Amino acid sequence: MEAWDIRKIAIGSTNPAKMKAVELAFAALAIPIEIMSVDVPSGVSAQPQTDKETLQGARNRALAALREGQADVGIGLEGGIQRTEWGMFLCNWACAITRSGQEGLGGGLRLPLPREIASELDNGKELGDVIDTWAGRHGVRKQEGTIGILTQGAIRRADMFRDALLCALAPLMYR
Ligand SMILES: O=P(O)(O)OP(=O)(O)OP(=O)(O)OC[C@H]1O[C@@H](n2cnc3c(O)ncnc32)[C@H](O)[C@@H]1O
Ligand SMILES: [Mg+2]
Repeated sequence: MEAWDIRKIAIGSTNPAKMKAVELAFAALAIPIEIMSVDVPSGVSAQPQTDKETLQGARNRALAALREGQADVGIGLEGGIQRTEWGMFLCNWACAITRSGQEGLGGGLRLPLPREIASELDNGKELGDVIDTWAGRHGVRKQEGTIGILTQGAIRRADMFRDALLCALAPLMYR
C-alpha cells in the first residue's frame, strides 16, 4: 500500500493515550488521515501476562478494528507484562493491518516494574489499577501511563506507542 492510499484509520481502542499515539504517528509521516476509534475486544486477558499474549492482543485489535471500522488500515496497540529472570517488565506491541491483508508489527519499549507493583500483578491485579494506587492518581492509563509515571514524565504512553506504531507501519510502506 502506498502512503497516499492510507486515509481511513480504525484504532481498536477508545483509550485517549492510544488515539493520541495514532495521531502523532501519522503526523510524523505527514500523512493526513481520518481516525475512527472502535471499541473492540482484545481477545486476550485484560492484563496480558506474556510478550506473546500482548502481541496477540495488538493483532486481534487491529483485525477487529479493520473489520468493524470499514477502514483502509486497522491498528491495535496493546500493553502487557513479561516475566524474566531479571524481573517483571511492562511490554508493548503495535500492529497495523491493511484492507488487502498486509501486516506490520512493531515493538514498544520495555520498562522494569518495581517489585511492589510486580507482586500486585502476581496477585492477579491489573496494572492500570495498581499504578493509580501507586501514584495516588486516577486514570493514569489514559494519560501518561505507567511509563510516564516511572520515567518522571520523560516518556509518555502516547509517545511510546507512537514509536511502536511507526515501526509497525514501516513494512506497509515499502516500495
Ligand atoms: O482501553 P484499552 O485499549 O483496553 O486500554 P488499556 O489502558 O486497558 O490498555 P491495554 O488493555 O493495552 O493494557 C493492558 C493492561 O495493562 C495496563 N497498562 C498497560 N500499559 C499501561 C500503562 O502504560 N499505564 C497504565 N496501565 C497500563 C492497562 O491498564 C491494562 O490493565
Ligand atoms: Mg485494556
